[in-house]
Amino acid sequence: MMEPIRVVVTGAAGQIAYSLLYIIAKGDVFGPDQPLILHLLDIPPMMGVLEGVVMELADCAFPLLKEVVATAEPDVAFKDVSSAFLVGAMPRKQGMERRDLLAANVKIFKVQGEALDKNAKKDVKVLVVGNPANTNALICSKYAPSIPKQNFTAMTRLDQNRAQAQVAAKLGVPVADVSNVIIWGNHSSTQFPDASHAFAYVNGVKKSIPEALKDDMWLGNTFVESVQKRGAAVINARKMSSAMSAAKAAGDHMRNWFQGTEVGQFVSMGVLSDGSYGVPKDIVFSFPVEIQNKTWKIIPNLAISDFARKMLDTTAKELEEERAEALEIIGA
Ligand SMILES: NC(=O)C1=CN([C@@H]2O[C@H](COP(=O)(O)OP(=O)(O)OC[C@H]3O[C@@H](n4cnc5c(N)ncnc54)[C@H](O)[C@@H]3O)[C@@H](O)[C@H]2O)C=CC1
Ligand SMILES: O=C([O-])CC(=O)C(=O)O
Repeated sequence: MMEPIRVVVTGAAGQIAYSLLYIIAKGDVFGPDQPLILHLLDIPPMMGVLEGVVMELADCAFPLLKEVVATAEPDVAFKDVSSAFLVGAMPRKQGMERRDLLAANVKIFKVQGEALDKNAKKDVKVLVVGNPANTNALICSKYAPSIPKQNFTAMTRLDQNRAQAQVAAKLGVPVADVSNVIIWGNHSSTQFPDASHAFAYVNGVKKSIPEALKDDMWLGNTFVESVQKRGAAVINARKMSSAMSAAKAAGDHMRNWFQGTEVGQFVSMGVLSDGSYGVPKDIVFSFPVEIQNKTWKIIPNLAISDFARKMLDTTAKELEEERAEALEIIGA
């Protein structure tokens, strides 16, 4: 039997966590043989609700779940964790951009960065889900200097999954037959969903997406805009932001990080820019990556069209502006 690993989920009494905890505890993220100790963090007024979540986790009788620690203390929540899902933050409401959440949320990620630095394993893998996710991840890593910068990532996997689903629907093929759609940049309405390097199996034949679709107008306009605005469309319909799909995406992101990607498969993750593709350094920017031995690597040498260049520059500029705002808010 493998030794249990400690996994923390913040915002554990909230709506994303309600779906995510099930996915993790069932073994879909860390594998069917990996026992787990779940650490659940929320704020003091939510401890009653969290108690109910703890009861339900017990009632699920998950064989892999060895222990649950529910707390409002970051030092307890982050103690010895190998994986951290930072979900706890205010969600946006109808009519807001995710960036409007900076003032409310960025301070949370400073405190949690400090708590990770002090308590977590030094190889902890951190996924920031709380919005604005890219800039929150940047701030979190700044306050955890003893943990390598590569261990902090932001979630754009939901955008990737949305984009993959939309391309599959347009082509009329199963979603699993579409691969390597890329999300570049910010998890915001400036992100660039890019299917120019993606491919699909159509009637058993592997084809590039532009070749299979033969509709560059759709790929450069409707597709880009509908992925950029999908989160807002869900909020308009549900009056609450995406939760089930966000939880699924968080599980996908961490599963690939721990268990690797398939040969030739790209996944998109917000990571600290190293200047690849002419993107400024010191912002958390979503790139296509491949993962082996729990280490991600940006896919190099993809062709960037003039259109793509403009889209990358626009989303990078927004991230630089968010960084300046965030640093001002936390007084750094
Ligand atoms: N990156 C992405 O693709 C997505 C990001 N999100 C973001 O995820 C975040 C969470 O969304 P939901 O679960 O729907 O919100 P929610 O409001 O249902 O739950 C958030 C939970 O976080 C808790 N919380 C607040 N401050 C905290 C702190 N300092 N420490 C620990 N817990 C804290 C709240 O008490 C609440 O229980 C939001 O910021 C939302 O915008 C949502 C969907 C997709
Ligand atoms: O749109 C929102 O505010 C929630 C979110 O990040 C998403 O659904 O992608």
